[in-house]
Amino acid sequence: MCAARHVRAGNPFSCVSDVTRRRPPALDIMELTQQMKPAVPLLLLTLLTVAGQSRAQVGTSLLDLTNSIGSILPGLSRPANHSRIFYAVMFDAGSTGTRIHVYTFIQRDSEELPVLDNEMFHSIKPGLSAYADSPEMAGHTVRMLLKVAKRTVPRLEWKRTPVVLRATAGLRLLATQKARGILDQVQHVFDESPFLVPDNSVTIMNGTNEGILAWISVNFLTGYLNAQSKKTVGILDLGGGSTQITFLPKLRKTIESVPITDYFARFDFFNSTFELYTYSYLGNGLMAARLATLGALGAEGLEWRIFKSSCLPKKFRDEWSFGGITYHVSGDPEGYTGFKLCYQEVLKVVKGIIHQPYELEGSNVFYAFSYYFDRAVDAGLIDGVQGGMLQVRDFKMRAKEVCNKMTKYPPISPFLCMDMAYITCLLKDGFGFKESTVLQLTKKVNNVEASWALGAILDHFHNLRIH
Ligand SMILES: Nc1ccn([C@@H]2O[C@H](COP(=O)(O)OP(=O)(O)O)[C@@H](O)[C@H]2O)c(=O)n1
Repeated sequence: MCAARHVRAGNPFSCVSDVTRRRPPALDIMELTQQMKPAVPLLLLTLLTVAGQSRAQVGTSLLDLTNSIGSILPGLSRPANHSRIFYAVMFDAGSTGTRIHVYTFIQRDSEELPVLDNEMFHSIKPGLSAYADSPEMAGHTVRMLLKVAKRTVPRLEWKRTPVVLRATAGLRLLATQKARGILDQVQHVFDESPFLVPDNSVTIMNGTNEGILAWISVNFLTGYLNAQSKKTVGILDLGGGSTQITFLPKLRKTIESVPITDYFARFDFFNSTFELYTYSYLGNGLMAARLATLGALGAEGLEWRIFKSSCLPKKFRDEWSFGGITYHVSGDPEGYTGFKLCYQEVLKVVKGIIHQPYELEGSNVFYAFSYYFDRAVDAGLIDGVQGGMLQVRDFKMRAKEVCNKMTKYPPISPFLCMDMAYITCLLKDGFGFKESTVLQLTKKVNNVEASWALGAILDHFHNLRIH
């Protein structure tokens, strides 16, 4: 029987009522979360500038963007105060959930610059990859979320409002045919919707773009992409299936010391070209790492098997699902548990896989979000609304505490020891952060989700030519 406590603990994966493989999970309306952002106008296009640009250059860039938006959205609405409002809808089809971001932009009259007025955000679990064998359910998920767009965007604007969906690790990890089936269903739902459906509106995004676009979102929202700022921040994104690291290197040696050129990406951003260190590790997201730690990766056809780990409480035994597959998992009743043993297990998922950039320390500040944030909240390290600063050693200390006192934690979250140990290992032995490195744990910046979605909409309106 599905344990409600797991749902309350924010862990939908440990809660499945039967063992049927690839049974399409029911769409749980209660999982639909809504976050209406207060209309605190955010400087949007005023921030769309880069370090070193003059104000004159900035003006030109902004006009460029305004023109390109105007060409996509002809005849924007014009309220009484002569402001023009326009909307854009971005779907994030992640491995653990599907989210809709409805952005409202304001283009003030003549000289004034457009601003991002607010973001409407909803999410539904599970992710679309759970519907590999019932793609019509993927279409249904998107149809449900589109209702949010219909409620947010005035009817008269629907046909001018672009809808775009980008899928990440969940669909990347699926067989091509299955992923295609899901994308086709989504495309069908878009096509029959009243919104503007641009070319390539439904695609799987590559990992490089995921990292770059998240970097753009966070640096844009924090104001670091404005003309005065000489500084940028790095991003650490821990998804369910993949994890991304992206930052602007300052030392030539960082560029020279990578094994292959895939670790760098260039893009144009309003008259400047940025070259970032970026990499997406498919299979190193938190849920995929759980699978690998349990030895359950590629366990197709082994549904009868019980996957054990010393990272789980000894007496724990349950079913756990990821990507539409349900696994039997348990602690090791005869064996030992504890931080040291668990760390050895998670180290295997990281060792020899994650590249350590030459330059990580120094002036690079990193914003860490998604599961870094969620699990830090679950572990009581930060406040779920405020977020906060943590040292890498804070993850390690809490991992030790959780793993060595498992009887205290299992009712709340049986995977907390494994997750905290993995996050510690990924940061320390993976990327090579020092224990004293301070990370900024963030869910939202200026009330907008810290995610690649905003960067992706900017890319949609103004091709950043990421390569
Ligand atoms: N807008 C978003 C998107 C994802 N997330 C978090 O990101 C984590 C998983 O990301 P994901 O399902 O997109 O995973 P990937 O497909 O990127 O690997 C979960 O902890 C989500 O709650 C978030 O907090 N806000």
